[in-house]
Amino acid sequence: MIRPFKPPGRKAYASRCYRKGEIPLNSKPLLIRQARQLVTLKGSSDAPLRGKDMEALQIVEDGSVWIEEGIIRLADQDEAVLRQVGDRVREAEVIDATGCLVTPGLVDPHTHLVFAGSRENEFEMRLKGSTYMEIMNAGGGIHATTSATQKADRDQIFRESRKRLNQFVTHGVTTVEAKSGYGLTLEHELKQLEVAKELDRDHPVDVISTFMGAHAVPAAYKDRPDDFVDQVIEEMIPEVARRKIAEFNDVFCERGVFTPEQSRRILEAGRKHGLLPKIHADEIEPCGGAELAAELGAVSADHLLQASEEGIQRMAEKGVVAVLLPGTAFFLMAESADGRKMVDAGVPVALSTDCNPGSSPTVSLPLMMNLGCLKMGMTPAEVLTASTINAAHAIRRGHEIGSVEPGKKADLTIFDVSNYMSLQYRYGSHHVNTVIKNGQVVVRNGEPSPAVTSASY
Ligand SMILES: N=CN[C@@H](CCC(=O)O)C(=O)O
Ligand SMILES: [Zn+2]
Repeated sequence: MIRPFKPPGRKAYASRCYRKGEIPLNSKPLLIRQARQLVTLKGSSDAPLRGKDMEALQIVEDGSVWIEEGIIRLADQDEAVLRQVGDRVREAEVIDATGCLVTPGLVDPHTHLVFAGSRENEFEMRLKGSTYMEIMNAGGGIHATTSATQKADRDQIFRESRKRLNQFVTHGVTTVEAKSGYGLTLEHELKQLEVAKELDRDHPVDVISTFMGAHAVPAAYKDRPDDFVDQVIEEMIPEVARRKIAEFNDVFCERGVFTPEQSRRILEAGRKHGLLPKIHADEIEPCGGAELAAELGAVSADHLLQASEEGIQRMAEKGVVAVLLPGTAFFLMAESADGRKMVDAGVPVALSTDCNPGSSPTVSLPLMMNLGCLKMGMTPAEVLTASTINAAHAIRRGHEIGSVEPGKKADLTIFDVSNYMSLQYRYGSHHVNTVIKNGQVVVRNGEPSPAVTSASY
């Protein structure tokens, strides 16, 4: 039975033991003990790591973490933690991490989480020779998902998207960014963003919202795209900002979609309204997207398969995070972005799934790390940095997540491997054993807990 969508704030948590951000009154401290390797990445909260520093994982052997009220209080060698905790150890729930790898909870800084439907038919078309852009220009691609998402009610979109969020957390992900962009009208863009907000409230995983009204030019505006750009600027951005329903503003800057000039207008308009710029840049063809990101001081430029040398250099100078999406290149059967070159050039690099129904229908950030090594020449240490602290900086959350340090949110992932290199070496397998979000165990023995599986609806 489909239950009606309830707007935020009402009864939504009746079936949950706690609201997001609230700690149950009887909550015990949590002690994770004796990890073979505890990857802390400490000291990286102020700025993303670059160049050689991307390999500085700050590993503690025989590491333990003491958590109270959802916050990391101590992260050190087991002996040192036990000494400081003293008799209080008896109060704690203890998780034995002997032989395991403990990392910061993984962060996915680029997803199109909220949508309805799927596009496996297009996958088959591409396998038979059609290209991604041909399908889109013929009315499929982003347009097909827009039409499915416009037709779907909030409840359906919520349920489909929540399932994906459950899969994300079982893959070790504790925070995701989520873009709109399958609405393409004010009404339907707001619908997507409201569902994202509701998912954030309802689900243990944090969902950080990005407005992406400029994801495609709707068919009705095919011959007058500037009119649509005006609509995004004059109608959508001010209302999205007024409702405080997104933090970032993104645009698909690509030949046949939005030009660099249109993208600049949209991103500058967003900034005037407090929405921080992000950009889908140089994905299919080089078009100066990386240069534009640097010029605007964007928080991140994403994709970058075709970024120019000059663009990479300028991004390094401005500290724009490159969010690389190796799954998209893999799924579109294209050459990956040159992650190695970007790291060596001093660009702070992050990794993401780009989870979406067309170019990357996956939720596996661990697989993206594998591809980061195998297809982009990054090292196991670099891909871990790229999926934790640098990913956190790509969504302006470096101060609260992405490393294991006292004072940060207790978001951690425990992998059933003994060291960080093994996580990449044993590629394509599921190694997540336990996930802790805000100090609560949300995945145990690889299985999601009731807080994850029991939707409030
Ligand atoms: N390139 C633009 N947007 C998405 C794909 C969206 C879709 O195909 O539905 C991306 O980041 O790959
Ligand atoms: Zn995208």
